[in-house]
Amino acid sequence: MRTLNVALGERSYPIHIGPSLLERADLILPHLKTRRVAIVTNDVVGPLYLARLQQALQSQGVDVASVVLPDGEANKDWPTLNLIFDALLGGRCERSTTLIALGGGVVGDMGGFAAACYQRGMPFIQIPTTLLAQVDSSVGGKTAINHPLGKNMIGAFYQPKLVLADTGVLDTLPPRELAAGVAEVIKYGLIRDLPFLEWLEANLDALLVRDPEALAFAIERSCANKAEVVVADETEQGERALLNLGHTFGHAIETGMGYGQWLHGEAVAAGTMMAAELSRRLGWLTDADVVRAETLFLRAGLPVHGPVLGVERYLELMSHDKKVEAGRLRLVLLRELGRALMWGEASEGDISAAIEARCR
Ligand SMILES: NC(=O)c1ccc[n+]([C@@H]2O[C@H](COP(=O)([O-])OP(=O)(O)OC[C@H]3O[C@@H](n4cnc5c(N)ncnc54)[C@H](O)[C@@H]3O)[C@@H](O)[C@H]2O)c1
Ligand SMILES: O=C(O)C(=O)C[C@@H](O)[C@H](O)[C@H](O)COP(=O)(O)O
Ligand SMILES: [Zn+2]
Repeated sequence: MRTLNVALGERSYPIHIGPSLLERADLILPHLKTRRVAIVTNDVVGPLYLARLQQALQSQGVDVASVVLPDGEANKDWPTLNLIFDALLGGRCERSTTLIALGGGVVGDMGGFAAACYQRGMPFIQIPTTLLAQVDSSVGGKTAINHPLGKNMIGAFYQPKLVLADTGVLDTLPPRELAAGVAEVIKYGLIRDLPFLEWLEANLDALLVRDPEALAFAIERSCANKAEVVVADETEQGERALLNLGHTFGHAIETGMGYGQWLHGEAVAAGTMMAAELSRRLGWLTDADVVRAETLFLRAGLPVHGPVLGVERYLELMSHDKKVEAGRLRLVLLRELGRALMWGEASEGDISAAIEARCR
């Protein structure tokens, strides 16, 4: 097992990464306030893993309630969030009960948001079951639901008490979902970790066939990168926004296509290529740099072009981005491979041209 620490003072928490952690109630117990938990999962992950976690906890005398949500990004919304509150209230959960989110990023984001709101805040634990959730969404405390006008528009910063990433559960993850997680892994290399990007170029095939060592290394390195950024800028006043590479374009794709049509990681891959193309137009990336990024995404089976929504529609959707300040679009771009920056000076013409060049 590998362990990292997210050092946020009294809100610090460990991230444990390794096989067979679902059964490790001993890792969970020290983080419970009382011996009561409410597990939030969905109708895909629940049948696979809920019983294992439930039994491990019950065998240690923990009282376990659970709620099984309908699967999918299209359900990351108010009505589904309310199902969590209904279950918490119906089950007489207390403020001291710990909510455990068992699932991918959708369950983690919604479970975390419910925990932030329920009785104004109950403790919560992330047990991420997708690669994307293990490398990104379970760490850092961004929680949210979507709105028809934009991704993650209603939410809160709310840190978990513990992240338990059982790498064994990735065995059942569909290949398309694994690839979506790889998009966020590549992101860390592009924004701040060139040696990791080089490692990915050498080891991507091992990662895609789920070699346990490659997976554990990629998860640990991704979480280490994310934890460093979160510790430096927990509520995204500055540096944390760099974790948004490709997301302004990507969120426009997800919202514009209808939530769930494009996976988040797929939209991030195509969006990152739009950001790379704009960076090339600004003279920061070379043609060869763009090809390097594109090659990695293509090898992972990820899209490197967005859908044809029309440039005007992209710009309209992007105008809702959370990084917009005083009406000005600010984008995360690449000054070079391994170094991202926030840029608010790109002209609409250049942004439009980059989108156009990367739509198909
Ligand atoms: N909070 C953050 O910092 C952050 C970061 C990145 C992404 N996100 C959010 O995360 C979401 C995407 O997360 P995701 O890619 O995990 O999608 P997801 O949660 O929809 O999971 C993908 C699919 O895999 C299924 N699944 C999960 N674990 C499985 C397993 N072990 N075996 C088989 N199937 C399994 C799910 O039920 C779902 O059908 C988006 O809503 C995105 O906005 C949040
Ligand atoms: O943790 C962050 O900060 C990120 O930006 C991680 C992203 O991968 C993630 O998709 C996040 O939810 C996007 O944030 P948002 O603030 O643009 O919704
Ligand atoms: Zn993301």
